[in-house]
Amino acid sequence: MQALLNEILDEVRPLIGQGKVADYIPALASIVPDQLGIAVYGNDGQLHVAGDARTPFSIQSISKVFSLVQAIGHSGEDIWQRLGHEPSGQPFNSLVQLEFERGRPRNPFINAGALVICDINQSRYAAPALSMRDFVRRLSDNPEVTVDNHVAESEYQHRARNAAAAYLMQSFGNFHNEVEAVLRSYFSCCALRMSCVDLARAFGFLANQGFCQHSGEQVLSPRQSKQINAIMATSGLYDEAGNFAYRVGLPGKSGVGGGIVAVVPGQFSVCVWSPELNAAGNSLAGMKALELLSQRIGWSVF
Ligand SMILES: NC(=O)CC[C@H](N)C(=O)O
Repeated sequence: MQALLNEILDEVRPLIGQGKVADYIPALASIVPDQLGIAVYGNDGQLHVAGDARTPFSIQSISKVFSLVQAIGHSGEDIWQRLGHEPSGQPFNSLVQLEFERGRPRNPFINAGALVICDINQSRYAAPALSMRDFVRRLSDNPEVTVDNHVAESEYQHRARNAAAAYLMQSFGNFHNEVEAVLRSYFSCCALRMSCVDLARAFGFLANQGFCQHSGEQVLSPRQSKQINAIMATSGLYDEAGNFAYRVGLPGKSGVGGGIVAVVPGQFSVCVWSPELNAAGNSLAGMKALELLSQRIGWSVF
């Protein structure tokens, strides 16, 4: 595995320079673009890393999985009264479908859906941002995971689109808490800083029937963890979910910080990071690295 990871990073490194780092959040625009890392965390507890696997980065939309896991954990199937689990075929921040579908987001991994999930969590926790931080610290086995307040503030200053989605949902009666407070919670989840190692560990339970082996916690039931993997497989990469299924064939979740996490159920979780994105907002080199990994191990959920 170690040799394979080194080989994959060498193969994808030439792609750096062909993508573009996210700059619609100004605090993300200054990232050094030529960073590249990968970490694989096996169900046997073994960790394999290559490149910049221990450098923390902004997890952005990868946090939507953690928010969903929290919400399913305390509210179970009830959450589906507020949103769907169908792919959207739309960019992550699209508003068009939301108006047509009367304020009910297609799935929890587009921004509108994640905002509804944060609204559900806001009703549940006294300090939602802190509960999230502590949750991911446990899942990643790293008590040093923190929120980058500079990024969170920058997102809040440039919140127009996310605010528009939230207020639109409020107008349809699908938002229960004060919009600005939920936006703050949402941005603080997105602004968590974690490394490939942290994220591979934190997603381990999804490869392991809902059981997190380092914390000894049954985070979700086996059935619920299968359901999260299904939503990642159909909606984890926005309007590129089909392409990701075709090329990689694994449940995955990306973020505009350049991270992508993928799950090989029963075997391992993997996180790859390279900040330059393609037109759909997914890591360019990261996609390629996961494609090579699934090809070389000869395994996909399909
Ligand atoms: N796709 C992403 O990673 C988007 C997350 C980002 N925080 C936003 O709301 O726009």
